[in-house]
Amino acid sequence: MIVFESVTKRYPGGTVAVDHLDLEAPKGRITVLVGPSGCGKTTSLRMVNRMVEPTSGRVLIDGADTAASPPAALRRGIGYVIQHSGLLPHRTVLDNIATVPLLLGTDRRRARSRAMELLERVGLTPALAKRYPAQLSGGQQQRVGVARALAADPPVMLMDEPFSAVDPVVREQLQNEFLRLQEELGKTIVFVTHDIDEAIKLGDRIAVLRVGGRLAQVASPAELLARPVDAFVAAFVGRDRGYRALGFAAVSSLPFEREETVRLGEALATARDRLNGGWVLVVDAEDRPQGWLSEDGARLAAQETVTEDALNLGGTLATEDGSLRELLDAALSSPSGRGVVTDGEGRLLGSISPSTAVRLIEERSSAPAGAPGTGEEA
Ligand SMILES: Nc1ncnc2c1ncn2[C@@H]1O[C@H](COP(=O)(O)OP(=O)(O)OP(=O)(O)O)[C@@H](O)[C@H]1O
Repeated sequence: MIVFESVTKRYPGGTVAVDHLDLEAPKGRITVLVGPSGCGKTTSLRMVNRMVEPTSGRVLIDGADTAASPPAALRRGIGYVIQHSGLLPHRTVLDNIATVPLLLGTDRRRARSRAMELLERVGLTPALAKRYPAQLSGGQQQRVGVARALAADPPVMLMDEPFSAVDPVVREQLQNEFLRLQEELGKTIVFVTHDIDEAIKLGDRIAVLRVGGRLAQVASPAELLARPVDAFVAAFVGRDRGYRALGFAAVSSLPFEREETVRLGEALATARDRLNGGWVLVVDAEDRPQGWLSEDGARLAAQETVTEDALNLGGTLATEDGSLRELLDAALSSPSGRGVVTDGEGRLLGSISPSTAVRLIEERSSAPAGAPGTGEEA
């Protein structure tokens, strides 16, 4: 666990970047620091590995005052990932990843074979190992940055806007892979972002800071959305927080309805017979939904069987143990007006209408406070 104990940083010139910060970042979890530009996020992060020294107060890691460890020794146990990956331009990807183990005296062969493992672990092909950073895309560079920070297997990771410099699609991929990796690795992570959506998606705990480096609120994502402490946090968390909060409300015992289907490859005549409200759901041989076929699609199709190119791919899928947000989104985005619900393996369970989704939401909001899915989870 990382503990900030009344930590203040006043830069020469008098700017108070961080003001009496008290905060705990629990072991094995992701703690996100979020807030507007200049609220002291980066400064707080850098006080953990002593790139910035506190003016007063203490930062403790597992009970030990960081001020008592020489910075070099301290940083051996702390991975650091920054926005523009910070890779060394004249070293290959593999050597970049192996930098810290080599500095720590690991022999070259072992360091490189471990670097190869990490390369794959962060979702990159081994073929990239011999390239130089400039020969990679922004998203690939960020993955290499993460692999490099993991190379010495540090228990603590500090991440400063690591996914901000890439486009939204790549950012989402990186976030998903990061969450998957963290599930395996269980590092103690402090993650800085100015993006509240990213904070909500990644954080186990979120600390919202205000300009002047004062802590406004620390809470789980669900708690932050449900109960912002003041107008500043409410405004920062955003106007559609009610909708976002649905993302934390799990659905139990979904009242989905049976949905008539047709398989890819079956006769179009069969598809036409099964149209319901002008649409029929098309599944593959394992009953996994592939898309919707419309009345027009069935009439105008070039072939006599149901093929993929005739399908409308609109509509997100909800899973039976997913959230109310997922369910509502599936219902609202479906071209047929019926949201598709699948099991964990992606097989069809049935469909649900927007009005049923709304009824479930209403039932939830009238449930007594403290009911499952409404408050801070374990
Ligand atoms: N080396 C420095 N010398 C003087 N002032 C600094 C220094 N570094 C940061 N500051 C000031 O401290 C305050 C907090 O900066 P910090 O970089 O920690 O904020 P931040 O929340 O990470 O901002 P951003 O989201 O814009 O990166 C700002 O007012 C900044 O101008």
